[in-house]
Amino acid sequence: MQALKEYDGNYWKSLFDSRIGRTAWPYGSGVWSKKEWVLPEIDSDDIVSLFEGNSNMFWAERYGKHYLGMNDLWVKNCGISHTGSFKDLGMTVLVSQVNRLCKMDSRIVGVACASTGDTSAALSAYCASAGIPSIVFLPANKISMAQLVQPIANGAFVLSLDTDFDGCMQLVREVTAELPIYLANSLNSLRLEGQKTAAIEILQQFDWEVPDWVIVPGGNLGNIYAFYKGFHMCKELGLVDRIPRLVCAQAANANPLYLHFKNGWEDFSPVKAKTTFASAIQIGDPVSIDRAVYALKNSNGIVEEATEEELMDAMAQADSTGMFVCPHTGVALTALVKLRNSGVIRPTDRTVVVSTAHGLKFTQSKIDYHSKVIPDMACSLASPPVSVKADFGSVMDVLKKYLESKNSTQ
Ligand SMILES: Cc1ncc(COP(=O)(O)O)c(C=O)c1O
Ligand SMILES: N[C@@H](CCOP(=O)(O)O)C(=O)O
Repeated sequence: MQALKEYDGNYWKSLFDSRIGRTAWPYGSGVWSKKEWVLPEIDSDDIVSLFEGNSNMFWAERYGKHYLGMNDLWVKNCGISHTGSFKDLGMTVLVSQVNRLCKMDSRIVGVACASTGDTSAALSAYCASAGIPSIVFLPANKISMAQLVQPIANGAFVLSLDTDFDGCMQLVREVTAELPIYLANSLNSLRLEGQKTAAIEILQQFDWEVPDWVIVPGGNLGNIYAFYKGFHMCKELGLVDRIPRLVCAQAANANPLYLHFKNGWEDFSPVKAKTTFASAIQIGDPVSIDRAVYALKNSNGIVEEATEEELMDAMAQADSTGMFVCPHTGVALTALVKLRNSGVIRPTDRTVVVSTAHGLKFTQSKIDYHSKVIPDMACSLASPPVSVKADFGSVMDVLKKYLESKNSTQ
């Protein structure tokens, strides 16, 4: 920070702004366009980048107005990325550093992570791109098919383990302590250095105006800290004069941070995470708990939770206004709905919901919802396809009925 402070806020803003939309290596990446703040000493030739970052900020106009009476609601689409989640932002930094170490003749024989699906997808893609072996520890039958096929296709060594994510995390920590395998989970701060650029990008996309709220779904809890760090650096280095209030949103079935918050931050206890449609945050013993608490305390932050029905309905509502979000974004949207209903978030507050993965990775949850096959869930926004005989009369009949029902609800 001392070295960065030699330049003022306006210098950094102009430098970062001048790199948007450029192809000059490696600055076309949203992460590496902030190289001086991320990993300044790395040689650009050692960087392994898939042009991550620079994800769009979607003005959720219809969703905001229709469901929440809000006009200044935004969704930061971090899932529109090479491997379909925000994990690319951190993985480019970690794998670049490993690449550099390998060239320096380090003893590293591979890179490993435990994963609920997205970290493993990012790790295997970046490693495959650099020719570095990757090993992924996955909880058997607890991640989506789309996520599972990513490391398989990218040639990672895939271990499917009869445990949950927390069990995989424990094992990978033990194994990497014994073997010269580099640990790629977010307890490695290189990951957070990349992930924090999403916060800087949000400010940049608002022409360096600070939003009132940023809502982030949390599991292993590296990302909520990364957002805090990005915002905090911008304030410390004079790019902005305040930081947004942060909200961390958890699934009620995997809510150790929420319970800790409700308990006045007294005595943290891990939980046994139960099955949730937001499977990438099915985590009971988050490795970055201390960092997350620090981030929330220093941003006047809040923790909220979402039941399965709430998160699935929120996802369906968002989709019905043109988005195609993942269930984790449904968790974050539920937090927004609750905080709006209780008046904590006001109708005019500029609010950003962080969408962490692409909805296409979680299509089975949408299929189950729209087929109304989820036990004990009304699936009230289900919109299943209508089977109809392929003749003119039958098609006209169903269409007339559909148009009449539309008229009566308008
Ligand atoms: C799609 C998605 N959303 C949210 C999260 C939560 O991020 P973090 O583990 O950094 O809290 C994860 C991973 O845990 C994820 O894969
Ligand atoms: N959701 C994550 C869980 C582990 O994440 P990490 O960021 O702590 O490495 C995943 O996709 O695996």
